[in-house]
Order: sequence, then structure tokens, then C-alpha cells
Amino acid sequence: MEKKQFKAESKRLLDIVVNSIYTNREIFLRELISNASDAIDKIYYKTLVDDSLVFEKDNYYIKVVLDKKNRVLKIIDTGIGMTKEELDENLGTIAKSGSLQFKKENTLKDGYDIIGQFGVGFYSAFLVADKVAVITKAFGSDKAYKWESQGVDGYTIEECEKDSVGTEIILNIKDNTEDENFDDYLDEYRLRYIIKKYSDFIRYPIKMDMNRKRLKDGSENEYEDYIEEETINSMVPIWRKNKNELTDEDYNNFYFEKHYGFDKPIKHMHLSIDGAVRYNAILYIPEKIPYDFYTKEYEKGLELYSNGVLIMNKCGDLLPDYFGFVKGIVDSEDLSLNISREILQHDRQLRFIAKNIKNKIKKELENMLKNERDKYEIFYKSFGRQLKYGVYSDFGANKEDLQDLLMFYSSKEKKMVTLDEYISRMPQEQKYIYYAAGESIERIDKLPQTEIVSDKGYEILYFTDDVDEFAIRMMMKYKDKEFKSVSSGDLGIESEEKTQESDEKENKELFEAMKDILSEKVKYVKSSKRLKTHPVCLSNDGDLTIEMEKILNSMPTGQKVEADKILEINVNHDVFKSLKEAYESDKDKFKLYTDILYNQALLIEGLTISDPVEFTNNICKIMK
Ligand SMILES: Nc1ncnc2c1ncn2[C@@H]1O[C@H](COP(=O)(O)OP(=O)(O)OP(=O)(O)O)[C@@H](O)[C@H]1O
Repeated sequence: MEKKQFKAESKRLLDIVVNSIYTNREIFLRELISNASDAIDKIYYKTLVDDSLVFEKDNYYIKVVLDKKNRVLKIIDTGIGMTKEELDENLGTIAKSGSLQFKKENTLKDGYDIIGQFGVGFYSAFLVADKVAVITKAFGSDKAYKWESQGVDGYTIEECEKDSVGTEIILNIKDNTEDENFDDYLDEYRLRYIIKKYSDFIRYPIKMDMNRKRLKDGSENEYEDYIEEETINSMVPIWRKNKNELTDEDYNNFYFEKHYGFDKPIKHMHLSIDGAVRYNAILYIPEKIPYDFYTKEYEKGLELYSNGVLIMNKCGDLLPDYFGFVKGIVDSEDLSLNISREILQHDRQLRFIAKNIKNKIKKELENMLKNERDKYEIFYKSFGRQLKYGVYSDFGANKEDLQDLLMFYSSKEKKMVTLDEYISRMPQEQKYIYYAAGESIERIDKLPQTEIVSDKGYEILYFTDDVDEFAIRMMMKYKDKEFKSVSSGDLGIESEEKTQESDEKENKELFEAMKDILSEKVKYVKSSKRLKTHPVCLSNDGDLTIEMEKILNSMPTGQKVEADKILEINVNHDVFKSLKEAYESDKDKFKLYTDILYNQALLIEGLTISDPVEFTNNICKIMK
């Protein structure tokens, strides 16, 4: 028998295929099964154009057969087979794709696209096998042929016996090496896992004989081995099914099967897009935060399929970070795949799909906020923080997309409200959107700085997440209204302005004396226009608020920052009278009061006191 050489370039190419195109050996099975599926599709197309032929679906399948003892793995199909010439052309010339040619010669029906296109997939068999044989009988032919090769040194073709039309790929699995356990590819459970992983949605059944145990007839404790043929793949992907045929339960089951989460998804979306780029997708918004969501280990992304074959487990490019909680799959026939079937890095179609998906998720969330408020609040509790990160990151590039999805706790409504709801309730003269930042709702409720704003009847939004203040700084405004912290120097509340000016003049020297005592700790001391019942509070001058100072300083790598603090005194408070008397008659007492008041203001803000012992000693002094 004549041994043929692969064409010269082919030799090099074969080496490239085996050693560098595929990063993962297990994909050989995906490639061979895809070829088998293509071969059956080709028969199917023939029956479409030839009225004398009928396509009996039951006769078409792929079977994976294992012979552990002889280290042989077979992939058998009942597809179109190959003639001698086709064997020579398709398997003798690397990078020659009979499938691509078939595609060019036939107009294919939507959704039934042939997978092969590069003409290299077959050779991935050499990733796991040291010898590959192909026994095939072409449709319409009465002769069968055997192609055989041990890799780069060439191949042989000879006539052989085969009863039915179709192809058998016979792999002699390599012996184990130090780094590689090839026995994996002779393990039925491992093979079943690989088939499920990559080829679950191949249209034709992929069968395999599975060894099982069962109780012997009539026995209660004696077992016997038996073999059962199992169809391993699900075949019809749920995303190709008609939405009307599917129930919530079907979608939820798919979510569990795919291990997207242990919770029940709060929403699912089923998209069938038939535009410039065609794709199907099933997306889920989970209810609960995955345990690792806010860690570095969490990897966002959607499963990506091309024609029902898995391309990527987690395609991160399909989701913006702020929607990183979304789970699901995308299947498209229109992707430009590279030769190893990993997506091209800057794929135009992929970017198109990603943009489309982003808009769909946004719309879905908007609808949920509008029509299913309770559900949205559950969602927001889990992932609201992520949306706020989204507003903050990328220098605010996405704020327009996200601002209407934000919610904050309202001092007036005692529940979560949107910015739009806040604005719509604002009295005419109110200039700003007021907010107060703090650790918790209870704590902010008690903040002295909120008094005057609340008294004016204005609503205050409570910022309890680290990211809140940073996010709205990035937004700056919402519908032309600026945000204003209740602790900021100027509150923009006019009626108080005049009295404060006269108080300021009257007590100028006293305030300066206090500033001298406190020195660098405060920028200056002034009479407060925001306090009513409390004697003191801190406010800030400039962009960095006290809450932001706390957050930035608590970050492990952050450098220490300090907000410019102003000590505000309530001149109408009884304590102020005592302070004034002390200023006029007893300088030591004045210093004591100043220190105590300053430290009290720190405590109210949740800041630490530099010398707690001195503080308690000071309190004891005034109690004597
Ligand atoms: N099981 C099979 N039955 C019939 N023809 C086959 C079979 N396997 C491979 N072929 C033929 O051999 C050709 C080369 O296969 P190969 O897997 O190398 O490339 P491909 O499937 O065309 O492209 P890709 O590299 O994208 O998978 C196929 O195009 C097809 O014509």
C-alpha cells in the first residue's frame, strides 16, 4: 500500500495544530463531534433538495465507543461519509475544509449552520492519539475506505469493508506521560463530562454505553453489572426554543443545571435577535449576591456558543462590570471565530452583541423598577452597590446609563426612593439635593447636621454605602440639581444667613481663641446655622468630606487624607453661655470646654479621639 505524504506546508501545519493552536487537549472531542454533526447535517441538506430522499431522524446519531483495554476511543457517525477522493483532499490537506466548500455550494437554512470552516479541527485528534484511523463510506457509494496516519510522517488510504454509510474515527490513545494523564480520555465519566461541556447542544443524539450496576433479580444485596446506552447531550438548546413553550420553571431549571447560582433568579430574559448580528441569549438577574461577588476571584461573563458549540465558558467582554452579576448564555452564528474557536479579541460582532445586551439589561431593570418595585428593591439590596460603582468608575462614563436606576433611603419617606422621585417632590425654593453620609440609617438619623435641613421640610437622602458619595461626586448633578452634603460649609438655605452673620461678628474673638486652642485640628470655628438642639458639630470645607476621609483612610493601600474641618457652635445652646462666661473669666475652663466640645463633635461623626484618657479626665473635671 502506498504511503502518501502530507503536503509540505501541511507537515508544518500539523505540528502547529498539535502543539500550538489548541491550548486544551480535551477539545479534540468537541472537534470530532462537530465534524460528525456537520456530516449528518450534509445528509439533511441533501434530503431538502432531493424529493426522492427522506430524512428519518431516528437513523442519525453520533456514538462514542470506548475500549479501555486496547486504549481505543471511537467516534462513529451516520453522516454523509467521504469518498476516496474526499478523504485524500479533506484529510490529506490540512486547512482544506470540505465543510466550508459545502457551505459555499449550498444555501443553508437559518439556525442550521455547519460548524467546520478552517479545515484543521480533525487534526486535534493527534493531541490525544498517536494513531488515527478513519473508516468511511460515502452516501451513494458502495465502497468504503480506510485512512490511517500516525501524524507528521504521512497517511495511507486503502479500501475496506463497511456496511452502512457514515464515518468511524478510531483513536489510539497515547500512553500516560509524566505531565499528562491520557487515561482521562478512556474514562467514561470524564468523556461524558467533556461531551456535556462542549457539545450539549449538538442537534443529533450523542450516545455512549455506560457501565452501571443494579440489584440482581430477586436479590436484596447482590448487584450485577450491565451496560446501558445513554444519550448524553440535551440536543435542543433552551434558547432556541420558542418562548411561548417555556415556563418559568424551565428557565429556573436551566439556571440550576448550569450552576449559575443556588438562589432562584429574580428575572430572566430570553432574547432572539435577528438584526445585523443574529444571536439568541438567555440572561438571568440573580436574587442573591454570589458569595465571592465582591472579591477579586469573581469572574464576570456569559457562556458563549457558536452554533450550539461552546466557545468560551465566561466571556467577560459581553458584560460591563456594573452588570457583572448577570448570568447566562449567548449563542450566535455570526461570530468571527479564530482557528482555535476562541473568539477574536476585538470582534466587531461581539462588541455589537455586548452593547445590545447592556441595553436590554438596562431596560429590564428600568421596567422592574417601574412595574415591580418590591422585586427591584430586593435586587437593589443585592446589587445596588455595583450600580453605584458603575456610576463612579471609568470617570463617570456610564452615569447617564445608570443614574435612573439608583435608589437611596429617604429621611421623609422612610424607604428607598429614586432620584427622580426626590426631584419631583422638591419644593420650588429648594436648590439642592441634600444628602447625609454615615454608617447606618440609625446613625444618620441622629446626626446634628441634618437638623436645619429637616426643619426646612427638605428631604435628605441617606448615604450608607462607601461608594455613595464618590458616585454622586462623579454625577455632580441630577436633572440640573446639584448634590449637597448636610455637612458642607454652605447649605444654600437663605433665611439663616443674616442671624449667622451677626453671631459671627459678635463672637469673632471667642471663635479665634478656640481655633488657637485647637490649632491645626480645625480650619476655623464658626457659629452654626444648621444646629438646633445640639451644641456642636463638624462640617467640612472643600471637596473632601469627613465621610470620604473615613473611607479613604480605611483602605489598606490608601494614603492618609484629611478633610478640612470646621467646628460649628450652636450659639443658642445653653452650653454656649457657659463657654462664653468661661472665656471672659476663666481661661483654663475655656480651654477645657473647647477640648470637650471638639471631641464630642468627633464622636458624633464616628471619628476617633486622639487621646480618650484625656477626654474622660476632662469630663470628670467638670463633674466635680
Ligand atoms: N466525520 C466526518 N464525516 C464526513 N466528513 C468529515 C468528517 N470529519 C471530517 N470530514 C471532512 O474533513 C474536512 C476537514 O475536517 P476538519 O475538522 O479538519 O475541518 P473543518 O471541520 O472543515 O473545519 P474546522 O477546522 O473549523 O473544524 C471537513 O471539512 C469535512 O469535509
